[in-house]
Amino acid sequence: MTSEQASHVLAIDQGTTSTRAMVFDRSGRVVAVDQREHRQILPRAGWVEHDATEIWANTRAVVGGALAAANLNATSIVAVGITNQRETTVVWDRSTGEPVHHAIVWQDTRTQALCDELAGDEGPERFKARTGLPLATYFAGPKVRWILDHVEGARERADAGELLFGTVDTWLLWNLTGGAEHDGVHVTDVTNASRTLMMDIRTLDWADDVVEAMGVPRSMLPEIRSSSEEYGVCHPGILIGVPVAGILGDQHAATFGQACLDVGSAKNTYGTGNFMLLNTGDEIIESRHGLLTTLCYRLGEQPPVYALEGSIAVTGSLVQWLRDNLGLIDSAAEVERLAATVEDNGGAYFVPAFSGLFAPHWRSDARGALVGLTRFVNKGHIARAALEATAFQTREVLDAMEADSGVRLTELKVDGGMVVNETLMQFQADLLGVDVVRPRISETTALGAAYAAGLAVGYWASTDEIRDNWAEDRRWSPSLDPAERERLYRTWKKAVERTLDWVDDDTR
Ligand SMILES: Nc1ncnc2c1ncn2[C@@H]1O[C@H](COP(=O)(O)OP(=O)(O)O)[C@@H](O)[C@H]1O
Ligand SMILES: O=P(O)(O)OC[C@H](O)CO
Repeated sequence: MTSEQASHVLAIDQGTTSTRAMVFDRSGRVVAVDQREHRQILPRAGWVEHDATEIWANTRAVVGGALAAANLNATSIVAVGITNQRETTVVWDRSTGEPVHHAIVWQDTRTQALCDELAGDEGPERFKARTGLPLATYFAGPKVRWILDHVEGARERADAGELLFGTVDTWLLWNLTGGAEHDGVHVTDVTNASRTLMMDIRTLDWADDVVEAMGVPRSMLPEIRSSSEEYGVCHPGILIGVPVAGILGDQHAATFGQACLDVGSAKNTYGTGNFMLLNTGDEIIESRHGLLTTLCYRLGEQPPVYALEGSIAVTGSLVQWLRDNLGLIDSAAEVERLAATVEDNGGAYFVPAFSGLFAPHWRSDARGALVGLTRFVNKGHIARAALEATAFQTREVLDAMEADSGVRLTELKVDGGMVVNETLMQFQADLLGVDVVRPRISETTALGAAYAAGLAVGYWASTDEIRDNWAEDRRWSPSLDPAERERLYRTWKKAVERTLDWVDDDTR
């Protein structure tokens, strides 16, 4: 198939709450989309699982739906790109394709004791210089180990070479390229591998000693490749014959889709959680302020591009929590109307440390708190405090990023489900003291994966086309008095202090 015959690129965006398939044309425009939510399985406090089989079924369904909506078939698709929720861990049997356990999701905190044990005397930074990451429940390695330790017979089957591990990209690629029946391709890309706590960020290969310490057999691990190359061809089903040619973890894909291709450019994605990535080029910056060192992307044989990342576990999911757990609003969009019923937060601060605190704190002993309450506070203030929590957490991450990199951001590119919220975006600009800029094509995650795939097969000639396709939609500029901005931020920091040291033997 050549790019003359084929006219479009398809991206699969497998996220925490849903799976989307999107068809793009050469200008980066979304031609068609289909989306399906999957079950959030919450067996007990702190545990979050997905059914990987359901995710694969949803992927097939949305690919079919998007192609039908675009009135296209496989012969019109030049390449497929995959982008995915990162860290979420699947272990399956290579001869049946059956997962041995539900996928353990990135938000899941069940591996806390294991992480403490692995940290030992050296502490949570034990593998940081090698992998770029602190030992934390967030990452995939400890999740694999948990499955091997807790699923009956899994350790023996893994040692016998019967089980495979993959993050969701690998699970989907293996199934798309033939699965158990046709020897699916068992590969991941550098960005996803950089979230396992098992990849050496310099050699871009598995760090044997770390893998061994993690207690994971090497035979389970996928081969690590670049983010943009032909990994294999779709075997059975509706995409038959189409090459899968791009893989990027979702936050890396959004960075690429936002055309953050120059050193010092950054984006912040506002979804279930928030993830800010700063392109640091060929420089591997070891954070001293609570950020992660990660791969930004690697295009084929070109040198890898690195990034600093600030990951925040709970932002948009706090809005969902107001809706689903408190019934305060009927839809996520309603939070803005409710917040607009008050002038400010009324003194209330909401620190959503539901999974502990991620960047820049990395405190698994923290739990959520709503502080500053008086009889004056009403539900409007709580809605406002919930929105402000996203902006305050982002300020913490931006401060850390500037301190680590020496880069002073002059504007921040934003994307994700929350950036339709004007109140939040204005407050964000106020609190950061820099412009916040939203692109015209807001589906940057899927777009980034499409670009990676399209570049590999020559559909797009170079990254210059990515730059040319990026266009500004809306800009928010700071208008808050700087003294007031700092007062609010100081108070937020006080609220964060109140959430620490909560988990102990009495509250575990
Ligand atoms: N108008 C809104 N105001 C605030 N938050 C919103 C709004 N609309 C959606 N959200 C939040 O955005 C998140 C969904 O964003 P999305 O980028 O689709 O997430 P993900 O890719 O993580 O599944 C949800 O957590 C939802 O609560
Ligand atoms: O699926 P999202 O958009 O919530 O992203 C999840 C992140 O990749 C977790 O690291």
